[in-house]
Amino acid sequence: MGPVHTDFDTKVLHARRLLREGRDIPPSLVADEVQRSWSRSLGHGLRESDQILFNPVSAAQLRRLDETHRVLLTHVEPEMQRLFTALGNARWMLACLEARGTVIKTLGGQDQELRDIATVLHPGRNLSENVAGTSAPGCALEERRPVIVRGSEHFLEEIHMCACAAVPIFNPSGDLAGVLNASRHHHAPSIGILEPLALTARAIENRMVDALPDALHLRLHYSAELVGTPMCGLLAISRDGRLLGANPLARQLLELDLLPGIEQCAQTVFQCGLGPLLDMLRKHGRTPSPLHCHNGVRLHVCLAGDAPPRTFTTPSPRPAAAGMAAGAAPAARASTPSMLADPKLSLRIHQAERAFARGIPVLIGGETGTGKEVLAHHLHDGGPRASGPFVAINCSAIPSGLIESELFGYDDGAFTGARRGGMAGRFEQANGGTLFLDEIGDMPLELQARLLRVLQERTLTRLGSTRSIALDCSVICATHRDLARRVASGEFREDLYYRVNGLRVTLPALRERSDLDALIDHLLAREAAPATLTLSPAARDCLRRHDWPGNIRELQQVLRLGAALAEAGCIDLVHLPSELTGTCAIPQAAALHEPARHADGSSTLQQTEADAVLAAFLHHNGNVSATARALGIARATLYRKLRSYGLFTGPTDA
Ligand SMILES: Nc1ncnc2c1ncn2[C@@H]1O[C@H](COP(=O)(O)OP(=O)(O)OP(=O)(O)O)[C@@H](O)[C@H]1O
Repeated sequence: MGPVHTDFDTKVLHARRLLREGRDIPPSLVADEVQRSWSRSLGHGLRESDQILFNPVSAAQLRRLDETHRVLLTHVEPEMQRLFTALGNARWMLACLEARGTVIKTLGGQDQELRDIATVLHPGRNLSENVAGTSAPGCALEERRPVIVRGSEHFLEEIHMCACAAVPIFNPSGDLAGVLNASRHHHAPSIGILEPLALTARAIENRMVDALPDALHLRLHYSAELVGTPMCGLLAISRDGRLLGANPLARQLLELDLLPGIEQCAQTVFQCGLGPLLDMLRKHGRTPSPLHCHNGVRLHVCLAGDAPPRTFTTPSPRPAAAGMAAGAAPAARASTPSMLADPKLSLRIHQAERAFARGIPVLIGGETGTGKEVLAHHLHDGGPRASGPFVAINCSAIPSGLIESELFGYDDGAFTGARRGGMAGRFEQANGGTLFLDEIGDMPLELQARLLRVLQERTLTRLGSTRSIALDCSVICATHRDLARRVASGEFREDLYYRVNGLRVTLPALRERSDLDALIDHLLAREAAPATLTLSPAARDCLRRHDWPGNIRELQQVLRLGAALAEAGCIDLVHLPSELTGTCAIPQAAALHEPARHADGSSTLQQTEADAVLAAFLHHNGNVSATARALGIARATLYRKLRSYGLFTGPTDA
């Protein structure tokens, strides 16, 4: 690094001194995100003098990286190339890193002036914070937002010559797909790259959504003029009205994170329901039309491509008009194989299907994340009103003062702050389909009487209105509470309890299910699609042993993480969260090495070493640098050992 002569360098070096002395760093010295990243780097056991620029990556490792990230690269390469060309001779080196921090694509590394930068951004090198400390790509992956890191802001002295800007890339499910990074020498004038970099990341995200097959592609924005520009929201909807993917702007505009799960129904997102949405799209095609969304916001929406084919779910015919009534034969049932592999559960679900088809109310019980909403949707899909909307409302997630208007709707001027023109409540939105009342046990007592009346009379009156509206919808309720006990304690009306509890299905906790393996495979295939992924025997064993307090939702998150971190198409123990491996890796690792023990049970030297290495590795939460330091061996040696124990399949990062 050259001599320190700028105000910036003086401030950063002062801040580093304070960091070394364990003192507070005033925010005027370095940006908050850099300070947080420094703290994380220290937490990973890194030292400023650590070196990462050795240990070249083999051609085989590079090939494997290319294969594993082929799909992402198809979207990244053309946009990176476009940016590179646009930057002309501005001398930036561009790199794309996958979600775990490994460089998978670079451009500009042949430039003689950027030779040392190219060594840092070498394909195959891991620049995640736990390996390389503070760097723009590592920090952007952690913070999930654009970051600039210059000169001595980098934690490792070895990379102080770089000035880097990085922007995260999100996949259509809203998860991190990777990060796009631009680097040059720290002494070069100003950075001015963030905006083109962000635009390129957006273009990559948009490509990923547009590439989702067999989907209806929508464009949306507050402003009709911006619909169809690169600045608008993109949404892909499946034939049965589920959201297949969205770009970050659509997620933000539609506040998708407020909705439960990632498989929200299009009719939960748009107040009108899927049928009217398809009607509108067929009528207006690529001309933006206003639509109200679940959060009350009005967006302009249009088609990105051709009109939705007739094979997409058709507009909801009202059962009466379609000559269908409650009790008619169920429609073709959507297959949910993962739900039916447990024989006891499967029997109960078949009973629920038959009861629901005959208009008997089904009450679903079970801990959070056991799939109550998935089962409700499954019943709807096979029920008499399958062609109508499925509308879900979580009674515990809405402030008690708002539940009444949410459920029953209101008329123009019903109360201060009411939307002009009034609003249809969830009951009305579900007319012709199914209303799913989640966490019914949390419904305030005073509203229970009103709900009971609506269920019995099958009519409702909006708040502030005298007009009664006929209702024809199925209702499914769910709760994680013991409703009978709530009845006994006077917190739940007995008459309502009998009205909603025609047949009760209690979904077992994941730790009690006999079909855990089938469920793992099902979810893994879903997470990996369109690629395929396997689980190493050690990782599968670890998943079997875990207690799963969060049930299927937790399992799904763990597999999603595993899928993001997996190397060479296989999720191994090191790709699972330390909360899981911490409880099961040692017995599993010991099992892996069982043959190395003597017949009398005493350990061989090799086994003792393996146990010590694994114990240190787990103690340091899987942090390779810290483990290697604690053991007094090189990181490359540690990787070699971990690989020989079957605990690491990826390329060496350092
Ligand atoms: N049988 C299943 N097959 C595949 N995925 C499932 C299944 N059941 C649940 N899931 C997944 O698990 C997550 C939680 O499911 P769901 O929202 O239905 O649970 P829940 O019991 O309603 O949770 P909560 O009580 O917190 O509302 C969802 O992301 C869903 O996709």
